[in-house]
Amino acid sequence: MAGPRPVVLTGPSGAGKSTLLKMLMREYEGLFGFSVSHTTRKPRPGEVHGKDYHFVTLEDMKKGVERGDFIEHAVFSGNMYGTSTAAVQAVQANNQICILDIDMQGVKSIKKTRLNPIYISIHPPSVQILEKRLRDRNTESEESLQKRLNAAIADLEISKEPGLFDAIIVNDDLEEAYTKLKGILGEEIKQTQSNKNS
Ligand SMILES: Nc1ncnc2c1ncn2[C@@H]1O[C@H](COP(=O)(O)OP(=O)(O)OP(=O)(O)O)[C@@H](O)[C@H]1O
Ligand SMILES: Nc1nc2c(ncn2[C@@H]2O[C@H](COP(=O)(O)O)[C@@H](O)[C@H]2O)c(=O)[nH]1
Repeated sequence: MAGPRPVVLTGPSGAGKSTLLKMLMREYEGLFGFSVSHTTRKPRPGEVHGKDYHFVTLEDMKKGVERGDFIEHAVFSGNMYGTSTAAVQAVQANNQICILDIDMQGVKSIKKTRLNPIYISIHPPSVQILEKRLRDRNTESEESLQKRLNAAIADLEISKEPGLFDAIIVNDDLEEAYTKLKGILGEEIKQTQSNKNS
């Protein structure tokens, strides 16, 4: 796939991936494009079909997987999620930096492809703070929250694997985390800006 190098943002649910990627997309309008994943989970209030996710039935998701529509897919907290080839191509066709917000299973799958993204993991300062952020976000049932915390503990352990990520950012102070993220992506941002202007 041609175009600027994509960026994979991963990390526990509630670590702040969406918050940070929305900041990037706001500051660098038109430079980044979000890879809109498919999911079988129900939309949250305010989420828009086709913008935040393609919200689909389990049956349709499974059909898509069978057709080979997805470059990766995973079950997370009882729902299916997946990145379609079309979602990434739609961003790359605009010469934008494609941002994928995916879980650790997705990272492992993407590593087996030729996508060659920059891998960044966003970590919470602690599991206790993560739990508080997830509870305060008020989007999860108690069951979903516990599944997400269990996945977080396992994924934070896996994150210790040397070389898995290009960078790990601890999202304690949001502005500091954002500054670090921009620093890591600085070269890619500069290159894409100059290509757009030439
Ligand atoms: N540095 C921070 N300090 C305090 N609260 C934060 C910080 N970063 C994000 N938050 C808040 O924590 C909550 C979780 O953030 P966000 O939804 O961005 O996480 P996420 O990693 O995208 O989660 P998910 O994987 O479930 O989509 C949100 O309510 C957000 O406003
Ligand atoms: N492997 C994939 N993981 C994905 C994808 N889209 C989102 N996600 C991850 O799922 C969890 C939960 O997301 P939420 O929106 O229900 O809170 C989170 O870690 C996302 O990063 C995907 O296409 N593939």
